[in-house]
Amino acid sequence: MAVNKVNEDLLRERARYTFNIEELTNFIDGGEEGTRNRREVEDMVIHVKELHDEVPEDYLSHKERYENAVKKGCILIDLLKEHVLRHSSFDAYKPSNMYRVLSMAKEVSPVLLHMGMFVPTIFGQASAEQQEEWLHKALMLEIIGTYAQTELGHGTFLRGLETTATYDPSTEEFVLHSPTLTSYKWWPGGLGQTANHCIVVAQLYSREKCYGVHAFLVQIRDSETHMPLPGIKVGDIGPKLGFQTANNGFLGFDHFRIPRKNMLMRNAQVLKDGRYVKSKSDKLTYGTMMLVRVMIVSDAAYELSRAATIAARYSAVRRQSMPRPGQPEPQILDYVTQQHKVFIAIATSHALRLTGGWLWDAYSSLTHDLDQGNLDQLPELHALACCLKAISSRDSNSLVEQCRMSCGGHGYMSSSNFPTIYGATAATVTYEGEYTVMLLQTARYLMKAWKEALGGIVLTPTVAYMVTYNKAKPAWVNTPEAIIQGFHAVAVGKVKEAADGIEYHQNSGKDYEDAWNAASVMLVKASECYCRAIICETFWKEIQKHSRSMSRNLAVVLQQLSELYLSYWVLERSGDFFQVRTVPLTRTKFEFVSFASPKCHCQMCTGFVAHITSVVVLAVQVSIQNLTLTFCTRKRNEFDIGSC
Ligand SMILES: CC/C=C\C/C=C\C/C=C\C/C=C\C/C=C\CCCC(=O)SCCNC(=O)CCNC(=O)[C@H](O)C(C)(C)COP(=O)(O)OP(=O)(O)OC[C@H]1O[C@@H](n2cnc3c(N)ncnc32)[C@H](O)[C@@H]1OP(=O)(O)O
Ligand SMILES: Cc1cc2nc3c(=O)[nH]c(=O)nc-3n(C[C@H](O)[C@H](O)[C@H](O)COP(=O)(O)OP(=O)(O)OC[C@H]3O[C@@H](n4cnc5c(N)ncnc54)[C@H](O)[C@@H]3O)c2cc1C
Repeated sequence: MAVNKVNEDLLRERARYTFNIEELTNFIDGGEEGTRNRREVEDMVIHVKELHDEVPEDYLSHKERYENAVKKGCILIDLLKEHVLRHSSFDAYKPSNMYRVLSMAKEVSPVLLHMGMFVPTIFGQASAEQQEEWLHKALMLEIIGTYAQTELGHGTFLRGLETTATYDPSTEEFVLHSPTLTSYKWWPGGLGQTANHCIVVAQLYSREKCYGVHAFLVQIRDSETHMPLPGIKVGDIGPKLGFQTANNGFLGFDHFRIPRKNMLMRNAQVLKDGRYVKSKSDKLTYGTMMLVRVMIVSDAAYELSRAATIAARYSAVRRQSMPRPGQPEPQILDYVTQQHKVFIAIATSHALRLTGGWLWDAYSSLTHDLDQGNLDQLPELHALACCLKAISSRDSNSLVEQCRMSCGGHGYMSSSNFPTIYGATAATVTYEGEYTVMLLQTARYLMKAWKEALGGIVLTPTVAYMVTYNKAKPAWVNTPEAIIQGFHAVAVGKVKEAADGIEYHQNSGKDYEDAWNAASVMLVKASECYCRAIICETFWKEIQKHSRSMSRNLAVVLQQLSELYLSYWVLERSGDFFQVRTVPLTRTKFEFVSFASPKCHCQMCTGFVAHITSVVVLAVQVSIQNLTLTFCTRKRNEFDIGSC
């Protein structure tokens, strides 16, 4: 029987890495314990034969694919539970842990929403008594839930949701009702056939007054027969671009009654007599969305690292064309155009992973503050979660597609796994807050920050440079720190441009809403630039911080990887950089001028092209089959790729 022989090119490339593979493995896993955890789970998974498909899933019927996904989901959840119970330190909700386990099956799990939103909502929005009643059942999958917020008619505009929950004091119940077709819940994962409970987000009415959207825990299917309960209409919404086994469904209520105690009451409450007790902040109802947005940054990085691995490995083994007659066909990785496609994907997977970890730490700190009743950091974290979720998911999805294209026809095969990864990452650009809407949310925060900056008010950390910027004259040398300052200058410039745009439209007679809409393209751009500055700065600082405790060989490669990222994005946004003055920003006189003058002294402009072509690049490969983490380093002129 033919033994799978590893490709010679791959073996040769793998023999050339220049640093300790295990050291980088630990760095990526967040430490030696993270690597041990991951390998232990992978070891468990790789030996479960039921997780390996006999028939490609694309050849299965929708029903067979769903049943296959349920089977795998149950196996993986059991493995996760067993591992969590054995390792109390394994935080299933630390970015990528839970998702990474569930995504070891190729199909999106029909219980992803249970783990990813239903359980976290109980954690975050149920009272202590309610957690006592429901949390263990949910963690042990004795109840299977989803998060039913979006409706046929509204996904973004939460205040426009139509499902009602009207309190009846005579029976101490809420009556859930779908008054219109557009009020039907539409999209929740697992709702089609899997979930028997869900978190329902509905407009709360008591004593004929509406108190806005609140969350309720609702049983929708019989625990024994799994049939929909009376007054419940539920089913599958049908085929989609991807996520075919996420089991997205619809849900309608016909005057469906639930006990008062099923309103999640950690923040706001309705008393037995119908009196409403207000939450410290209405925004706390939105808590689960913030958590998922924070997780998406790390999960987008993880999905991108998978795509980059496939593309890097393929680029090492694929030989094509003959630039020199009579010579062997070169590996396509030797083409600089191929490097330009693949290496930024590798760099971005690291940038987003480190930024996702930084955001997770900020979120964890906020959660602690919220428990102490301190909401001060909530607005900034909301703004950060919005723009980082938007940009990370969009970058990840775009670069997954770029990786696919870099593999030619074979990238178009289902067996390449690119279609599955593309489908998963494409969804993240829309769900949990649509791309544009999220950037506009951040813009809302930036406009307030700009007004405070003009008033000299000290701002929160990620926008502090708006006030201090004009003291720190840009160095304008070709260094990473100067590039980061340049991104700050661009962000401030775009924020000011958008604020001036709103003011211009107001002065021309528009009210604020119309002026906001007229300037909204500039507002989105300002958020993008603010977010890009955060990713660049965080990536660079995280590498500097960790480099001090790692071997020099690894530190060098990671530092150059972060420099590649900075250089790439300056070149991508060179127009914005050309506009930025080399003199200190003055709030009243900030203006964009062109660097059209031939004698531009900015060393950045001339330095970049040289820089980006002389970079050593790191390709990271996580291969579950081999249970190893191997890496590739490549020097431009050596055209050698380390283990990959
Ligand atoms: C590649 C990886 C693949 C998979 C892994 C993915 C994830 C990780 C793992 C598990 C996750 C689980 C499952 C994944 C699969 C599918 C999940 C999908 C689930 C969903 O999509 S659930 C539905 C999500 N829906 C939304 O996100 C709705 C978006 N809309 C909104 O958030 C709001 O409507 C709005 C913010 C856009 C606008 O709100 P509004 O118009 O009502 O109000 P304002 O704009 O006036 O804002 C009011 C005020 O409140 C502040 N605010 C708003 N939102 C928040 C918040 N979340 N937190 C804090 N503060 C908030 C806002 O800033 C305003 O404040 P201000 O002071 O008045 O300015
Ligand atoms: C794969 C997948 C899984 C999902 N899972 C769930 C789930 O489990 N639970 C759940 O509740 N939901 C889920 N959703 C729904 C998802 O949260 C919504 O689709 C998302 O919030 C976007 O809302 P929408 O579809 O109504 O789009 P819309 O908000 O209608 O957006 C359509 C267009 O209008 C634009 N737009 C909207 N509002 C504004 C504005 N104020 N300013 C400028 N432009 C605007 C948007 O930018 C976009 O271009 C899922 C969606 C997908 C795709």
